[in-house]
Amino acid sequence: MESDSDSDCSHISSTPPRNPMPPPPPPPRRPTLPSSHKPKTRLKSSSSSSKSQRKLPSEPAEPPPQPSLDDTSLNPPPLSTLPFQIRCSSNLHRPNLIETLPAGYFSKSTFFSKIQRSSLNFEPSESFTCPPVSTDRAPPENKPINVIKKHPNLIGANAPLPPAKLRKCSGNEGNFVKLNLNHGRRKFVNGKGKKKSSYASSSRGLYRRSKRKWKGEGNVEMESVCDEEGLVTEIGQQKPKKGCELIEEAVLKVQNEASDENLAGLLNVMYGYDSFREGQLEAIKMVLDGKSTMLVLPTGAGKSLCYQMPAMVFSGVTLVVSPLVALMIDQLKQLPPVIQGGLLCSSQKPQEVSETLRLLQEGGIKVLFVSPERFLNEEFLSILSSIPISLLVVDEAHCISEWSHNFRPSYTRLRASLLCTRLNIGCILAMTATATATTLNAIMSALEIPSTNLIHNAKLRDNMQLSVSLSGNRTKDLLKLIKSRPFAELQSIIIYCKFQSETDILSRYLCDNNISAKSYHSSIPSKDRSRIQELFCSNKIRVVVATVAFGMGLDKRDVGAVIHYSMPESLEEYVQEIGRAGRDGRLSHCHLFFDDITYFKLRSLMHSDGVDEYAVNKFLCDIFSTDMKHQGKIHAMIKESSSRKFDMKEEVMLTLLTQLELGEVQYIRLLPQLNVTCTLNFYKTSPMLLADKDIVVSAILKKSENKQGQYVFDMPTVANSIGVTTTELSNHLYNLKLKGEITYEVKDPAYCYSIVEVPGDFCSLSRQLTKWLLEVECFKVDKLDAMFNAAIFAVNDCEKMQGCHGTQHAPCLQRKILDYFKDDGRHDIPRKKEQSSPFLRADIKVFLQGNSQAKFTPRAIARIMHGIASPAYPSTTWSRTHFWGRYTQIDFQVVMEAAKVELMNFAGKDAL
Ligand SMILES: Nc1ncnc2c1ncn2[C@@H]1O[C@H](COP(=O)(O)OP(=O)(O)OP(=O)(O)O)[C@@H](O)[C@H]1O
Repeated sequence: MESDSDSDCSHISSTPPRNPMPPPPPPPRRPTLPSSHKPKTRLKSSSSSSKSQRKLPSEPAEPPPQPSLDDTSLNPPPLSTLPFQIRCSSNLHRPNLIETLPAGYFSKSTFFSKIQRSSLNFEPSESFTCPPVSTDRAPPENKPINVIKKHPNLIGANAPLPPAKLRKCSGNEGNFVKLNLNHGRRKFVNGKGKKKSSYASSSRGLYRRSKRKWKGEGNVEMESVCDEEGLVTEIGQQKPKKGCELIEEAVLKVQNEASDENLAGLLNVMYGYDSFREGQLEAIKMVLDGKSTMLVLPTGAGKSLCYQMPAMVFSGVTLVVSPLVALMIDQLKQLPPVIQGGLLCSSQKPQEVSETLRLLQEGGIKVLFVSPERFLNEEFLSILSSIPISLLVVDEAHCISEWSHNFRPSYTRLRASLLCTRLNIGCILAMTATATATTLNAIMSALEIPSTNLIHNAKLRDNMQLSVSLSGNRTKDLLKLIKSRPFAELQSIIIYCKFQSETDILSRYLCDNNISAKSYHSSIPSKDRSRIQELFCSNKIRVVVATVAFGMGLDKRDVGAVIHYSMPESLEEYVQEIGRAGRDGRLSHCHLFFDDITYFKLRSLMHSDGVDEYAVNKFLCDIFSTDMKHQGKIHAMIKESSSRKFDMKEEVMLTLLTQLELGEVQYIRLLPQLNVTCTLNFYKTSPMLLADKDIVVSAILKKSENKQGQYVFDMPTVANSIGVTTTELSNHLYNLKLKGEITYEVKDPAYCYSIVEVPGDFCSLSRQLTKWLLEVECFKVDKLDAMFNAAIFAVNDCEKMQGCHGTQHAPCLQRKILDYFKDDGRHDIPRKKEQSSPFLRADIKVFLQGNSQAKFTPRAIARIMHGIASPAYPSTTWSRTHFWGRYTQIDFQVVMEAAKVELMNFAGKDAL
């Protein structure tokens, strides 16, 4: 079996045998906001605000590798080489850090007008125009855009006219209105859509004035014009008002009273939208009232706005935790220009990090995006604890739960206990698009969100036509599908595959058939990936053939179709991926191909994270092998070699380490990940002289090996010898490098930790951990089965009573999805796998005889029989055996049992 599937970061977690069925959320607790953080808002009961506290979710998926040290990222472009800088300019005014602002504060301090996102020099990728809703998606030249149909959950249904000040005026001048808040660095485009230049001429002639209507005070329709100075002239009034002044006023009104009317006013001046979408107003009001909130809205429903608006109103900082650097960059780019954003991630240089932290402390950042791994960093935590944080947003909150399809061990760090006590955060907004009831419970329990504070709209958009077919030849069927109506007429299509190799083969095949296509997966260099995404967004490529790595944060509104060439691993992933179609509200088409062979392959892969008790035991012995006097010191576990040694994926090791830290007993404290082996050269000053003045250099000389003039040392060893943290050591080395004293290189990424307590009983701890890991493994298999069952039901059992016809199964699939989110598909009958095979044991026996030189465990043999590579048994070596993947149709546990028996027989024979 191919082993190049892109990780979806969904690996086993270890949050303890904590609670396989997490407890219900605690009783409602009104979070206490420190008075200095809480906005003075009075909530006015609204007639329109929905009080519904529904109960189900739907959500997004996500990708890839971990190139950076403390952030799992989709190999984002190195920040220093990004086409824009993701920090605010340093000459920003200190934003409103105090609760009560003097009247006219904004005007006096010209906070808004002085906002210079000059260093945020990028072209907004987002289009600010929302086309009207149409049920058809014909080529634009053929069809006028008509509003034909509206539905409650229609993304873009309430598509507004672009607002005067903040939105695109039209066509080519698109960006200027947005950028004219970013005084100083405008990028303008000429008539052909090409950039004219930065700081292009300020000649008025270049910019068309945009006209729009909006409701002014007293609901009087007013007309405005905006020009390149960002002025909004209210016709009939004497003095023109700047857009930022309008926003100031709107913010002050909301601070004074968070009524529906005032919030709608702010929405209008900030975004140009006429109305809130379902769930938005309710969420914003809850947050403004200081209530921690769980928000479940479909993909593309506008969740970001639910923290952006409060961020404008709150006096303190809004912290947004996001799982991927690529996603953070995207969200930062999409912040309205009046909000100063910042980002902290591990691919930044130390000076970029300290500059961002400095700005944060000075109040120059209003919304800060961080990765969950940041919370490992003591320096960061202590800085955070000294600044007022009004709101913590947990984006993709399902990553907290090991029962979700996309668990991230580092998200388990985001627990109310840490956030409230250590960082004094009173209000949390958790957001996701897909979460089952179990996952929701886990999130709300971890973040202590009362069950009454759940806003839940799991309904799928009904502008998506869902079709499904069982395919005997997916490649042929795919081409046929793409060449037939309606797909033949669609401009933008995403095709999802499971394996990287599939995306390459398929995109070439489509190109050979005159369909412009590119493949996209996490092994493609990040620069090329960005380019492909750009080309797709600008309609220069019609089809992207991608793994799960494509799409998170993609806000291309006019994707006409999403085709699943490979079945997704869960209904969550399916919902997430089809959610990328039709974000403009127009009819879109989502087709799912499925077949038994792919299903069996995927089912095998669900076991690739599994571990045995003995391996967990070995792992624990290694962690705590250091003697007690090393408690409190920094220890490192090099990822690659340890992964091979324990035959455990790196993510699984991290899961176990996180569990050892955050489980019932804290055995270790995780520290930021690090490249631990350093090779250093001295340049300016001689090493001995430098060592006299520099304690770090002196320690390096003592603890390093001299290899042909180069000093090679272990970072934790040096840090321990002088009692500094590895971050401090890294920063010191970086400074010496800047001064021209040294050059150095680091390698061997490692997990770092210090020991808090050595477990008394290794055996029972490893038993407990293994049992829990096994439960998570089974849960993943169940998720895949639920996906397959839904597809099978549509094709075989749907009675086509409620609108299903031909391959079109939107009604029945929607029902299946909603049921699944309600109860995790527990009523689904698991797919029966063939029980055993008469040849299985005989084949295992032959395999063992043929590989008598190697050591195996039952799991290792079962993996080979299922064609699953593992760190100690890579596919490069083991896929050569003709037993590789031969038994994918036999249940994994059955193969493991057979392997156990044969291994015992084999060992017995050896012993004789
Ligand atoms: N009230 C509104 N009226 C019209 N458009 C809106 C409204 N709220 C948000 N939008 C637009 O909807 C689009 C999607 O918003 P956003 O990216 O916040 O969605 P999301 O829920 O975070 O999606 P995902 O789950 O895929 O990340 C954006 O282009 C945004 O400007």
